[in-house]
Amino acid sequence: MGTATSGATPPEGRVGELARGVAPPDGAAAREAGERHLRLTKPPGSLGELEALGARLAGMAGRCPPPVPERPAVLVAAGDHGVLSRGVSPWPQEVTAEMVRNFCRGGAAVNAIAAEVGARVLVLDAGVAGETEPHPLLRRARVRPGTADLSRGAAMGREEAARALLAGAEAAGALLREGADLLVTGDMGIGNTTPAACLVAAFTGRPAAEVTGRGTGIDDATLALKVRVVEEALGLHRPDPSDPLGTLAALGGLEHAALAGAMLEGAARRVPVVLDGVSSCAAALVAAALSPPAAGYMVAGHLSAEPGAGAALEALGLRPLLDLGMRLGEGTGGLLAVPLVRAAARVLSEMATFEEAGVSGG
Ligand SMILES: Cc1cc2ncn([C@H]3O[C@H](COP(=O)(O)O)[C@@H](O)[C@H]3O)c2cc1C
Ligand SMILES: O=C(O)c1cccnc1
Repeated sequence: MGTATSGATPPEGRVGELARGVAPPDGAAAREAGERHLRLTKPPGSLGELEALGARLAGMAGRCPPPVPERPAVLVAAGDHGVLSRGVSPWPQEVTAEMVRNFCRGGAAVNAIAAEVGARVLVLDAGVAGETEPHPLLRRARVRPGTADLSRGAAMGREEAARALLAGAEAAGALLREGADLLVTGDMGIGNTTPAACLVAAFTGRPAAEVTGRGTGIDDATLALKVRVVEEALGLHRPDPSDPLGTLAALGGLEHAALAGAMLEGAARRVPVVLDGVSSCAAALVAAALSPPAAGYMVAGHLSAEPGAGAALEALGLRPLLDLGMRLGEGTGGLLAVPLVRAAARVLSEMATFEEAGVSGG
């Protein structure tokens, strides 16, 4: 269980071990939660989506009532993207490293929202092009200084994709060892909504135009170019979704790889993983392709305005908890869903049954 760290096994083999370490959620515990919900002092079904979430949490934990997550953590994986040279984002590459510094100093949106929900922040440099400086909030595991341009060749090598994935799993494993009981995934990487769109198109089979969006807020002409770039990349690589690592290497980003690894690690340890925006959702498709039961541990925190996010969540069979028109990433939308996850678990452990409360009619 947990991170596959057997030294002699090559990275791709360790990814396979990690993926095989994910057991499906416990159906009996989930059913028990569904039955318990009927005995709690409320009309049946009146807590709506919270009831389904509570049952899912029981299945993930393998017990009913499920534990209430007390120590959430957000992992913000960062990487840069060669495809930025095609003009798919108006922001310069330097912003990725600059924002990593901002995360470490506590000045970003993710820091403010993490503080609000009481979450620990850990930043992972999975492949930032610029220099990142050592900091207690930063793990430096740069596999390469940004990807190559995915519209002209593979974004990265297969082994690099595996190593970035394992770096994410190791970062998540460290968080869990240090007490985290709920993981939120976040991303930082200028240009990363382009590889995210490529991954979503590759794994869902949807056309580029349906899953490519405005990212940080591009104009119509740039959006048309971005759709063309995604189409070109799909035409060049002809990705095979039954080869998730190959698809990731051809079209993804180092932060997407790392987040997929973090998701597998969380799932292997039966911990809920709350997804954020389009990059998290794209990484979730990779994780679920590597290990279908891993989707059972994912919670869709919110619906990003970026269209690829909704397409990915639909393919994963996940309904987002929030829809606030957010499109930032960093883990912000996922973090906002943490109180809902806690409430879904707490209801199952703290509400009285009709019998206990002496309320009639249950
Ligand atoms: C200052 C700043 C902070 C951010 N925090 C997250 N993103 C988000 O925007 C980027 C993706 O959008 P695109 O593909 O259009 O470049 C990623 O870095 C993502 O995390 C940011 C973007 C900027 C500019
Ligand atoms: O969905 C997201 O998280 C997102 C959307 C646009 C830009 N950056 C991130």
